[in-house]
Amino acid sequence: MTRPINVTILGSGSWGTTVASLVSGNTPTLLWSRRAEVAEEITSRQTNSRYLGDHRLPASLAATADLADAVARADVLVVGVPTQGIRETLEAAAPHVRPWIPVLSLAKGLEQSTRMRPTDVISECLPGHPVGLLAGPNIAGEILEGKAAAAVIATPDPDIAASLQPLFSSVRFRVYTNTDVLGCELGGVLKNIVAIAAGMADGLGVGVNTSALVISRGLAEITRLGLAMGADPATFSGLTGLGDLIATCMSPRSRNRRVGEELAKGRTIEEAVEVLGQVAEGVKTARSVVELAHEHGVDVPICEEVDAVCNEGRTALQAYRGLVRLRPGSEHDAG
Ligand SMILES: NC(=O)C1=CN([C@@H]2O[C@H](COP(=O)(O)OP(=O)(O)OC[C@H]3O[C@@H](n4cnc5c(N)ncnc54)[C@H](O)[C@@H]3O)[C@@H](O)[C@H]2O)C=CC1
Ligand SMILES: O=C(CO)COP(=O)(O)O
Repeated sequence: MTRPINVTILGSGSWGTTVASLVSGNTPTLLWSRRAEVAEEITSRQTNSRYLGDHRLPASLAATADLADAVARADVLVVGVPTQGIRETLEAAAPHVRPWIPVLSLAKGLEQSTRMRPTDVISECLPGHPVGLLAGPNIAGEILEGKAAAAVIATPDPDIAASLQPLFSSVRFRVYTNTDVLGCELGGVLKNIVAIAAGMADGLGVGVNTSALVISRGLAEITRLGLAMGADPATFSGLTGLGDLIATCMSPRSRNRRVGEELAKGRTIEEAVEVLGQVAEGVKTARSVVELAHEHGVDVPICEEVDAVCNEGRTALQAYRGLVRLRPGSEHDAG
């Protein structure tokens, strides 16, 4: 008999814990938390009250604060810490990771200091490992409640994605595969910035037509930058592109959208992030995306307005007026 595959998930926030819950229904799963009291609460009381309220986690899910032990047991490693914490976490973990196990990212941001995507940071910290990601329209709270959803595992080697598929799948969580890691990752990164814009717009009381404008022109920006960087255009109409963009722009639970709503109430970006108390990757990623877009000669007016709000003190109303003033050209061109 072959032994089961051990999966370790790093990061016990809302998404890391949710993915760990899903995987624990299929195979032995260990969740690493940097806080010992969180690991203790998950193991002994089956709750993660800071991030998931009183939701009952599966009794089969074990947690630990011992990073070296957590990664040493892993046949598959899942990185669920926010983007800005990936390098620090993996540098500490690297000496204990077993050779050539696959590593999947859950993160949807760019590293601020390098503008690197999470999968590239992982490859730099863990050279030689097959690296991919799990992404899609996956608001953690809905998945915990058992509402149906779908995601994509993207790895360059389709056989690796196919071998990981059953570990993450359940009756209500359908997992597809894709080999376009760049496109799948960029979709998840960029939709967070558009969701801040969508939250600002809705917070200012715009109509559904305006929200649809933000989403569809946001998708045009994501697709333009993705194509310039070498992604497959078909990816952006799929789950990790349009799918995740719709979910994040529309869900009242989206942290990025909520940041936008708070900004529209007149809060500063610091206040909006403080009120949220959880990570909203778009806030720290907007500047990097704008810089990347300029480097590739790509026009990203929505991302530019969000960057100005996050980093230059522009208000939600000023950003809205800035976008309304844009002079439209052909729908398939810039702007
Ligand atoms: N929550 C969601 O619905 C989804 C989130 N994601 C992505 O998953 C990633 C993680 O997000 P969440 O779990 O939602 O965040 P969260 O804000 O709920 O939790 C973040 C967790 O990471 C830990 N952490 C923060 N900095 C750290 C560091 N430097 N080293 C180690 N641990 C650190 C925190 O203690 C906390 O446990 C993000 O990139 C997010 O965009 C992706 C899909 C869905
Ligand atoms: O990535 C997500 C949904 O797919 C979660 O979005 P937020 O980080 O905005 O909550």
